[in-house]
Amino acid sequence: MSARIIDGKAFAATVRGKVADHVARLKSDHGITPGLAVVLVGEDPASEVYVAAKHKQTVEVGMASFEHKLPADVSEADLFALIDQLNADPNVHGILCQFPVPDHLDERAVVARIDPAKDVDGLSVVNAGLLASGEKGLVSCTPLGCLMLLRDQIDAMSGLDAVVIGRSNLFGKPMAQLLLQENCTVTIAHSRTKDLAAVCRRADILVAAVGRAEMVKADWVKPGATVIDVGITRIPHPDRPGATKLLGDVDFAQVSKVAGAITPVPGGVGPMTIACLLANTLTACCRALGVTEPEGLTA
Ligand SMILES: Nc1nc(=O)c2c([nH]1)NC[C@@H]1CN(c3ccc(C(=O)N[C@@H](CCC(=O)O)C(=O)O)cc3)C=[N+]21
Repeated sequence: MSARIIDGKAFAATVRGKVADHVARLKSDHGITPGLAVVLVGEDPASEVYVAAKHKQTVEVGMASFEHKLPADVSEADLFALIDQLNADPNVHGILCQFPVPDHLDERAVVARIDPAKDVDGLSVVNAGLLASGEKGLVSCTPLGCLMLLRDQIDAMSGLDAVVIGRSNLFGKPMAQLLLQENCTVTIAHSRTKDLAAVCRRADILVAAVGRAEMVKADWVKPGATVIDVGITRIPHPDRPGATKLLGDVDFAQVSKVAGAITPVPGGVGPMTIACLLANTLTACCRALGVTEPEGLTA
């Protein structure tokens, strides 16, 4: 048997379409254009590519995109001054500082400086706490994207066993909270978990976010399970010199023979991350205006 391939690229396009419809309505009914500010510190080539993709898609859905590139040696004070200015700017509804930032800057302090109402990455202590308490906040984009894919794939998540491999604040913890909210029985596994393969084999929903290429093998997966691969490891292309190739945390060739459904890499979770960033910016804008927020784009 072979698994259904979950087309995250196509799903992300439908999410962006919904966002674009609501953006058009905000413009016509309220004269407001939602705005996203992206701050990039330094010149990491991978980050430049992501930030360019974010800019392009922000403009495509009709939002305003504000890019701020700062030198790698920018002081914390100067970075904070920019964030303060964006916090105060009524045309900016979402703020994202691309990670990683150079070592002399503290990511947690950067996130803490962003107004929680504009924290479209959902990384602030306030938004993490709101999610953990089951209250309305902004949810980290990648877990939100995975939730949307899972809701689309699975009619009834209630009561299913879900295993999340990875416990980061950016992904593993919020993903676990979202699955719990869907009434799954949730296990957060990580590098110290005993007999990881056996733990994973219990999962009806297996979400891999460890950052180790192709670690999840076929005998870790319950036949018929839904497998979500959050890993992105870039390696030199085996056949094409100079080119690169992306690998997930799941050994796709093996696992796709056992799973019921699986996300590919690329074309799975990755495109959903940016779509959800746009969805979060729209949500933040609607809340700032006090107008009804769109359905199906939030947790
Ligand atoms: N503050 C912050 N928030 C983030 O959300 C954030 C960040 N920093 N730093 C870097 C990571 C990485 N990330 C991705 C976004 C899109 C794809 C994506 O679209 N991937 C495509 C194509 C990838 C390609 O071909 O290069 C795919 O998987 O199909 C992947 C990864 C967001 N991140």
